[in-house]
Parts: sequence; C-alpha cells; structure tokens
Amino acid sequence: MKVVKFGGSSLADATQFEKIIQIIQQDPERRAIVVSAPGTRFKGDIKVTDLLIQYSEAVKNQVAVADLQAEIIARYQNIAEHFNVPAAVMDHIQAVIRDLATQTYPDYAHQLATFKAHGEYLNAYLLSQILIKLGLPAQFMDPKEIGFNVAGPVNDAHVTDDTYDHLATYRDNPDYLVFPGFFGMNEADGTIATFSRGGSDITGSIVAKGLHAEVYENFTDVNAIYSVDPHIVSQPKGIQTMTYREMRELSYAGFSVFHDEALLPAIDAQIPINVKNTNQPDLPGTLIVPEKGFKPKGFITGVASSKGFSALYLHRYLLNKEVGFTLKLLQILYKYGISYEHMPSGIDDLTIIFDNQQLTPQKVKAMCNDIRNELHPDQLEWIDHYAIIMIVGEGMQLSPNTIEKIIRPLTDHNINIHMINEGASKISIMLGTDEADAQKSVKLIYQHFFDNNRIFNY
Ligand SMILES: Nc1ncnc2c1ncn2[C@@H]1O[C@H](COP(=O)(O)OP(=O)(O)O)[C@@H](O)[C@H]1O
Ligand SMILES: N[C@@H](CC(=O)OP(=O)(O)O)C(=O)O
Repeated sequence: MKVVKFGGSSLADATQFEKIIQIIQQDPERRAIVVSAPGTRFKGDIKVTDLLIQYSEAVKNQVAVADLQAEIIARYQNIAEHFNVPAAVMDHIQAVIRDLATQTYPDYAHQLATFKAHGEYLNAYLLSQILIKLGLPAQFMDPKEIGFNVAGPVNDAHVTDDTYDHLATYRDNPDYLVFPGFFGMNEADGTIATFSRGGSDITGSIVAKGLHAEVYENFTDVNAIYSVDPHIVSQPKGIQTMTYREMRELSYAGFSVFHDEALLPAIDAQIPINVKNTNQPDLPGTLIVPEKGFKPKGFITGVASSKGFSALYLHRYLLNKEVGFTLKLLQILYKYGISYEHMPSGIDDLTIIFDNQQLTPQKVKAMCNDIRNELHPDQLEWIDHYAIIMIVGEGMQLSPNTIEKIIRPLTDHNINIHMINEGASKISIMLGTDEADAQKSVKLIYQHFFDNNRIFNY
C-alpha cells in the first residue's frame, strides 16, 4: 500500500480537490491519505494555517473575530458546496471554527497549537465526507480516536512510539483512511500539539512507517525537487533520485519543499519517498532512497542556503592544548538555555553558529560577557546576519579537490567566506557567509556546476 500526502497547495480549492481525488483513484494502492490545511490559491493569498494564527491572536487580544471566522469558514464552504456534501458537514465545520474562540486553554501556547491544528483537522474531515458522498468508503482518522500521540513543546512536538502500534492496527483496513497532518494529541493531558511549520510532511512519514507502506508519495506543486530553490534560480534542474541523507541536509539548509524532520520515520522503516506534482501527477517526480547501493550521477546534487543565524568567533592561542575550554563554553550556553547549530574549530579558533530564533540581545550580551570573563579569549567577535550555504552530494566522496571547485566561483566574485566546514559530513560542505551574499553565492555555485551540463565534467 502507498501513503499519499497532499500539501496545502494541492488542497487550496475545489479544483485542487478534484485533482487529488483523481490521483487517489488512479492507483488502488493509494489507501492512506494525509492532508494539510488549504494553502494559497494565488500569489498574495493567505494559507488557512496563517488565518488561524491571526484568529488565535485576535482572540488573545480580545478584538473582533467575526471577519476572520467568516474568511476561514468560506475556505471550507467553497469546497464543500462544489461537492454538494450534506449541510450537516458544513454546519459542523462552522461550529468547530466558532467554538475555538470560546474554549479555555491551559496557556497561550496550547491555544495557538489548537487553533493551528484545526486547519488540517477540518480539511481531513471534509475530504473524508466528500469521498463518502462520491460513494468511496472513507474513514476520518481523528488523532484523538486513533491514538496519534505526541510529546514535547506544544508547537514543536515529536511523535511518541505508541503511535506506531496504534497505526499498525489499521494496516489491513480496506477503506480510504484520511489523516489530518501537522498535529497529534498529548497523551498526558489530552491537549493538542503541533509539529513545527510544514509538519504535515512529518505526519505522512509517520503514517507510512506505521502502516508499513511500500512508498510514501508526497504531492506538492513542483515537478521535482530541484537542485536549487526555484526562488533563487528560475527553471533549475530537477533531481531524479537522491539519498535520504542528501535530502536531510538540503531540507535543513533551505529546501522547504520537504520538512527535514520528516525523514527519520521513513529512514527507520526504509520506505522510499516520492515527491510528485499534483498538477502533473504522471511525471516521475523525485525519488528519495536509502544510501545503500546508490550510484551518484554527478559531483553535487544540490545547493541550499539558509538565513537567520548568528556566529560567535573565538580566538585563543594554544586553544588546542587547553583542557576543558569547550566544556566551560558549553556550560555558559547551557546556563542561558541556548543550543548551537554548528561548532567548527581550528587550532586556535572556534566558531559557534546559532539559530537567531532562540536569541535575544540581552542573552547575547550576557553570554558574551561570561565568555570574556571566564574563558579570556584573545579575540571575541559576534557576527549578526549570518547565512549558511550547504553544498550536498553523494558524489563528493569520489571527487578530489572538492573544496577548491566550490570556493573558486565565490572567490572569483570577491565573496567573503567566514567559515568552511568540510569533513564533518562526507556528503556535504558548509560555508558561512554574510546574509547579503547568500543568494548570490548559491547562484554562482549552481551556475558553476549545473549550467551547460558542467556537472558531468568533473
Ligand atoms: N529545491 C527545491 N525544489 C523544489 N521546490 C522548492 C525547493 N526549494 C524550495 N522549494 C519551494 O517549495 C514549494 C513546495 O513546498 P510547500 O509550499 O511546502 O508545498 P505544499 O503546499 O505542497 O506543502 C515549491 O513551490 C517551491 O517554491
Ligand atoms: N498547514 C501547516 C502544515 C503543513 O505542512 O502545511 P503545508 O503542506 O502547506 O506546507 C503549515 O502551514 O505549516
């Protein structure tokens, strides 16, 4: 059997629903369906998840919510009317959306998670009712009823192991099983918790593992995963086949087409992932497969960049001989509750890269003061607006002079490279640049390796 996940772009309106219903019926193996909330219908449109976040904020701030409620209800109503579902279905959806504002929540984080989750909750409910209306046997897989459990931060949760046992009981069920993506239930207190944004991909992977699917098909709005973000380079080359670890590194570093945390369940169960286009479902898309037996076609598979980082550069003569330097440094980070993303080091130098989301100016100031006072570095530099560029490819392992080939196009254009991290991962090289140089660097590297089929010249 196959698990199919449809992203928000594939469920944005009734026309898209028509397409996904055809896709489901084209292959009898497509029995488990994971859905996102309705996404954007046109440039400038707002995703239902974002409308729900606005709705939650409005409730918190005690401002009028009627317009927002009406806007959210209309998104479902347009789809429901097109398929002529019974009036009771829409009555239920309207009531649930309105009730969100009148319930009580343990705190604002729980409120936000509950509001957000309802984009997926109601879309899965609606799709199951549409399938039933069309005479297709379908079940709405309410996470509360089926034991789709999660733990951890309520807006950045992770699945718990018992969920897989609960999913396994549905393996031989012949109906269409319609799961809402993006959230689960906190078993301890029965509240809703979501994954991080884009997290319906994670649900799809969990369902694929739980049901022992032969493939996890992830339907989106592009023909393939491209070698570079299509917002940076127009009409880039598509990737036919790539490995799990290539995808993990590229999605971490900016390929938003597939969530980086969605890889683990599929890897655990060794289920291939096929990213396909809902608007052109007959195209093969991109296949993400295990590393074993994989034969790379070129030197690099993709290049990605991600902004929103800061870096701390430390220089101290004879750092390599000083026992406990890194330990003390990590203790200071621990004191301020800060985790780091990367920590490349040299003989006398160390760079620590942080995700800005967990920093405040006060925390940075206090942390740097402690580092100065306790570790006495010869030089301490804090770099704001830092970007990471990741060049990824299984083929890199086979090629000499890797770093020279990657750096050359950047140095030729006088781009200042703060950091090069090679060797920590066998299949990637990470560069640190100013945010302002990130997109240009990605373009230059892409052009160097992919334009005019140069990829095959190495
Ligand atoms: N390397 C890439 N290859 C393909 N698409 C990418 C890449 N990097 C970023 N994207 C973007 O990801 C989008 C699909 O992801 P997303 O909007 O989350 O889709 P969905 O609505 O299906 O969940 C594409 O429309 C594209 O703009
Ligand atoms: N709707 C959620 C979860 C998700 O995965 O959405 P999408 O498939 O549209 O990326 C979000 O916007 O974050």
